[in-house]
Amino acid sequence: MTSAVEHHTVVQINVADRLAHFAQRMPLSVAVACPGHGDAAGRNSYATCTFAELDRDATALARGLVDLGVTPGTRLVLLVKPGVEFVKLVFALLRSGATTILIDPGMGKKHLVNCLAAAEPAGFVAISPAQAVRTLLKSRFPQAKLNVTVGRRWFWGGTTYKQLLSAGTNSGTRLPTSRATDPAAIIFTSGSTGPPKGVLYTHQMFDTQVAEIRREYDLQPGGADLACFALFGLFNSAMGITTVFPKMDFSRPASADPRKLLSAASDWQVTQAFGSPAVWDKLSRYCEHHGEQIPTLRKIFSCGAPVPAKVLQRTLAYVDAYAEMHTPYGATESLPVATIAASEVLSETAEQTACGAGVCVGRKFESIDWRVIRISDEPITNIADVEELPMGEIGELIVRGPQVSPQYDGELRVASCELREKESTRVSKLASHNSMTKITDGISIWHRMGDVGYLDSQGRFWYCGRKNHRIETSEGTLFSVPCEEIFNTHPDVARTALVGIGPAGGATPLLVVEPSGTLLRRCGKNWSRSDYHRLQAELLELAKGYEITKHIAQPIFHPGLPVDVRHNSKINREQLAKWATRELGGHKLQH
Ligand SMILES: Nc1ncnc2c1ncn2[C@@H]1O[C@H](COP(=O)(O)OP(=O)(O)OP(=O)(O)O)[C@@H](O)[C@H]1O
Repeated sequence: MTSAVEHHTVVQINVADRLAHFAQRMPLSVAVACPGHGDAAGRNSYATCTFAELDRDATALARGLVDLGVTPGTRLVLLVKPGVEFVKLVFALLRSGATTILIDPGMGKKHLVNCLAAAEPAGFVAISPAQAVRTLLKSRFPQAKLNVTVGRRWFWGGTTYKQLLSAGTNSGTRLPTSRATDPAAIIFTSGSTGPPKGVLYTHQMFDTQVAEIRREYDLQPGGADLACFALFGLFNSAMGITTVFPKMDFSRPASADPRKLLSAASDWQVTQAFGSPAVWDKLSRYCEHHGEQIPTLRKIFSCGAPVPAKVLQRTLAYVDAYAEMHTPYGATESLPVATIAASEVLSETAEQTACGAGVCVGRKFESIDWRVIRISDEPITNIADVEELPMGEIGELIVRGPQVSPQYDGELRVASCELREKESTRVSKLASHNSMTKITDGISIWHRMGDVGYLDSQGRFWYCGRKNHRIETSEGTLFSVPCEEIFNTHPDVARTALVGIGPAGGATPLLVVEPSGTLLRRCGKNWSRSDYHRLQAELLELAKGYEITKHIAQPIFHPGLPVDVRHNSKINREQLAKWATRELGGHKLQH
């Protein structure tokens, strides 16, 4: 598959060039800050680096990598904790021409190893524990010969970060140039609807992401960002913004300690912050209970899943009075796609969301083209074969633009004879993801987001959930998000998930409810308490009030809905449907 740029021009792009620009303009400003152990007086200490140092070391490390044997397209896994070295290595890898494989280590060992093995890395740039695992599972990574250990090297070979830096500093090696369409990375999706998929990132995609985010939100050099997503270290450094990594487990953002987020925010007087809805929910609750504020925050971003209006409202109450909050919408395969400000949500769209209209994720970014097409579970090869739907009708969202990935990794390697049987099955699946999600128009690629929703008269997209989460009942199709949001308005409900029990076409929609913290604390897991009977009755009453929810069966309770590792916010409805089926046993559902 080819993208538009390939047909027209050969443009040289590398997002790392943006770092070089800021290293010249603001060499001594802090580019990255990462908390250390604290000093004797109990104050926080931070490992930091300036833009000049980041730029210099990234070039040195890139030279070191090229001298080791890295050539354009060499696949290297990066498994390093967010911090100064992480950001330097991200830029070094971009400059060396390598294709960086980025994955969430929190996804579980089985998925992690399978994904990495199928990506056929030529080496690992990784912390000691990851190198140890790689060595033990050597047979899964037969080509991994270029290994760099960040930290102490034990019984495995390769070089260390320190050695690489020092060798590269003394090297005069010329670095390669990269074209817009050259691969820059393979980034895995969060795997909220199945095994994570490796998304091919070109240099153009990264560069567009930075340019579009900067332009849309008017982000200015000199600010400081509390980065609760590791990859924002890359985006910020390419915008002249200080990245402050808080002390948290980036694989479990919902477990972040609000006090640590607050102290990092205050130490660096952060002006902006990116986090998932789970982070904002937890932090704003903490501020509410303890009377804390983040007065310096002017721009807040929540991404990865719908954000409840009450979380937007609560978060805005504890920051600068003129602060803006935005909820960018997109996916690993295409980011960013659309955006909306919390002010618009709270003053207008939230009310409709509460009545079953879906969640408004706003207007498209300038560089994106989008269409809503009739839902299909079949591959669509050519754009001529899509049926575009009129405004207001729910369909699949497809998008096109320079930030859209041309393909999943794996397609070109299906025939590779070295692949073990299991891996070749996985790679074939990835190839089928390509045919299921990519549409060509002869010049460029359209990506099927896998999301359903509709466009309104103002050109805004109303998100109605994942395509795979729709429920085909004998009375028609139900979409998850519009229904769930009706029940989420109930004060005793934390969140809900609509799952289908039974075969498509005759499925019974079942509502799984996570009760609010207050109710959970009051009753524990004793679902037979009268409080729960009352809540069940009230939710059924609520269901009867709306056309889309009137056939929903008796709600059942779950103490904590399963969520994804990256955002801790996307509800795993597939897992829940299995759980609900087991839970119900042979019992008949009451309407
Ligand atoms: N602002 C938002 N509001 C609502 N939903 C969002 C928003 N941003 C992202 N999403 C949801 O997240 C999806 C993208 O998630 P991501 O790329 O992290 O992995 P995933 O698609 O969940 O993983 P997998 O494809 O492996 O299941 C979008 O398609 C959409 O469903």
